[in-house]
Amino acid sequence: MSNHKTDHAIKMTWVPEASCGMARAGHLHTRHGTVPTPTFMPVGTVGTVKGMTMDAVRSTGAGIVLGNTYHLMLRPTADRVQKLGGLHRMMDWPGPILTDSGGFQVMSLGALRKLDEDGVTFRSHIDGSKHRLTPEISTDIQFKLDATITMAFDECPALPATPEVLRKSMEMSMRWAARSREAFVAREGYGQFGIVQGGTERDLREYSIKALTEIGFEGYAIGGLAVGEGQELMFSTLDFTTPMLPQDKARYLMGVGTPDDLLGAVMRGVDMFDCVMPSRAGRTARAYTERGPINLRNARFAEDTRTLTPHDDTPVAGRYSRAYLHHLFRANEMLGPMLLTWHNLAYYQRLMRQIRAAIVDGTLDVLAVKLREDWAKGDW
Ligand SMILES: CCNc1nc2cc3[nH]c(NC)nc3cc2c(=O)[nH]1
Repeated sequence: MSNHKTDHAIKMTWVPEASCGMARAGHLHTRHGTVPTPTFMPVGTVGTVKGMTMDAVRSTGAGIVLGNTYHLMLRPTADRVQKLGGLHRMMDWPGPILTDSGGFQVMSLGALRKLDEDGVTFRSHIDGSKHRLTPEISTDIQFKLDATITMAFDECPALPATPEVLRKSMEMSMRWAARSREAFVAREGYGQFGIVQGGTERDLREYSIKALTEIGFEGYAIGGLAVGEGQELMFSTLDFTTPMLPQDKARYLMGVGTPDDLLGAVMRGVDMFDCVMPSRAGRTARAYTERGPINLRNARFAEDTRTLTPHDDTPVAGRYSRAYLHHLFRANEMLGPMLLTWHNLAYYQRLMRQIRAAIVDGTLDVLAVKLREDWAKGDW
């Protein structure tokens, strides 16, 4: 069923540029700018990418950032963000912002909650106050935040789960997707993404995609993964899911992942990613490098004068030694997490640029072998 409110608006579009096997390179055109895909979205949970100014985020090459509805509705509240001119103005980020719809965080934060057909009731982890999320409330909150991309309100079932549990949850999420679409206010260059559910079951994923494409969204997220199923099962699910998705719309794999996850998922037709890993790792002394992750608190770095990467395309990469970062973390200095978050996000963006360039010149398979070899080598 098409939704009259979305027919006339000039929608957000994803335009393909090149492909290499199942991998695609393209551009996502939005009200707040155009983003090359594949793209990695830094997570800006409560209106900030922790430890980073938005200029620093921009300097890494990030094009689009993610905000969390659950956190922002609790503090500073959607009404206040709206009064402050929306997320873009409040956090001084003119580029596109994708906001999630809150359900996943309510479930994953384990907040005391009651789930029913209409939505979810939960208590705030901040002050215990009672709150409600439904497809309509979530969509309205994301409107007040002025999200460039609004996510449908869904339920992400924990894995492992029986096919019966997965089917019931997916069918409810499809009903919620229709209600989310009905509540969405179409504006030029804004978009809403449906979320495919169905766990690792091919027939359920097929049913979910059919339901969502009948409703019609500007993009499609693959939900229900990266919830403990492991990389092999995630990849095998992608192998049969992405080919069933519309070719001319962006695909967003939620909550993924390690550099190796990103490479494998791009090669299976995914265009967009978000993950807390690079920023959370930056706060816990874990550095992502071309030779795999290293823990900078380790004593072996105490006098290691090398930088973290041979690239010198960020103020961090070419300037600070491992020894200095080791010292900052041992001293619990705030500059440690700041510099390492900057480094990790820059590493993820550099990796996505490398992958994208290889798709454009048809050499992604060669790059994949090289990356995996280097990651396996370990620190040089
Ligand atoms: C937009 C909110 N809905 C929604 N978020 C998600 C976030 C995830 N994050 C991870 N691993 C870190 N898996 C996810 C699945 C979903 C999912 O199925 N749905």
